Amino acid sequence: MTDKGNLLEVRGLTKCYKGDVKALDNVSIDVRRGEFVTIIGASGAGKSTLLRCINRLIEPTTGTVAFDGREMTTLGKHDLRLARQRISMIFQHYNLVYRMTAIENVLHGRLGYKSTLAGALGLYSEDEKALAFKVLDQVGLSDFAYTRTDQLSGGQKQRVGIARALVQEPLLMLCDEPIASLDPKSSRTVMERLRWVADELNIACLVNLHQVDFALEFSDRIIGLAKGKKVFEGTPDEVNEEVVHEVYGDIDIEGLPGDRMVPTIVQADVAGGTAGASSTGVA
Ligand SMILES: Nc1ncnc2c1ncn2[C@@H]1O[C@H](COP(=O)(O)OP(=O)(O)OP(=O)(O)O)[C@@H](O)[C@H]1O
Repeated sequence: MTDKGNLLEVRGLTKCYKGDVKALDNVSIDVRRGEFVTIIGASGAGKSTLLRCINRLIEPTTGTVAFDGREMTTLGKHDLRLARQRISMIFQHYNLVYRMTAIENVLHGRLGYKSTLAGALGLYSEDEKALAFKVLDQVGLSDFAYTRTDQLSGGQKQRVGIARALVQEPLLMLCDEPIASLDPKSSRTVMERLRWVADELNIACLVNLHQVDFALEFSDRIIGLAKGKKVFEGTPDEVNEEVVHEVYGDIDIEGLPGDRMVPTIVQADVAGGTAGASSTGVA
């Protein structure tokens, strides 16, 4: 464990993309074990870049990322693969293999533990299969184990995504806009599951969100990014209109897609439209 009981310690993280875009500028954050932390910020603030620099899907330009006592930025290929076993990820558009069933998609979460050959042949142990059924049950989808995922609603697809993340037995789940493509009812179901993951399984969740009202309701702590810089860090109680304006800058919040305003700042679908949303509203 790192200092202060932190699971994750990010220090001075900076990411410059080609073309001189400074997507992250000297960002430092901590996440404790089992903590639920959301990152809010306008489109382009650097939220996705921050998440992806933590597991090095994107290589940071400078800065350090200590995860579970290990420095991520200097790990070689083999050790990075081991470290990534304990960091799972869920995505706005689910990243499922739609011609496969829910349980097959969940088992894909074990691929990071397997040799390339065992993975390619789909060789999973009985323990792994039992775990896959258990986590599918934990997200309320045991009745859909053998359903092709293209037959599921948006909320159900995202819950398969959560189950696939859980089967990794992670310490940290990185959630990149997990509800941006969902209707409000499905969004709530997904957020409740994620909060349950943090509370009951002691898995830390670091969640990028556009929906500030959900961030206020579900988070232990909120981090605000604006133009790549951390401009706020505090509890939901500490978020006021001044903070929101600092995070969202000069953006006319009333004019944002979703058209909802502080303090019920819901910016549903700012980033992603409603592709994949459940038309029935059933999660
Ligand atoms: N591969 C890339 N090459 C160049 N610039 C990039 C690249 N990826 C992101 N950017 C830029 O970096 C900045 C931060 O992008 P990022 O996607 O991290 O923001 P975000 O807060 O997640 O936005 P959104 O909410 O719209 O997903 C933006 O200016 C974006 O245009």
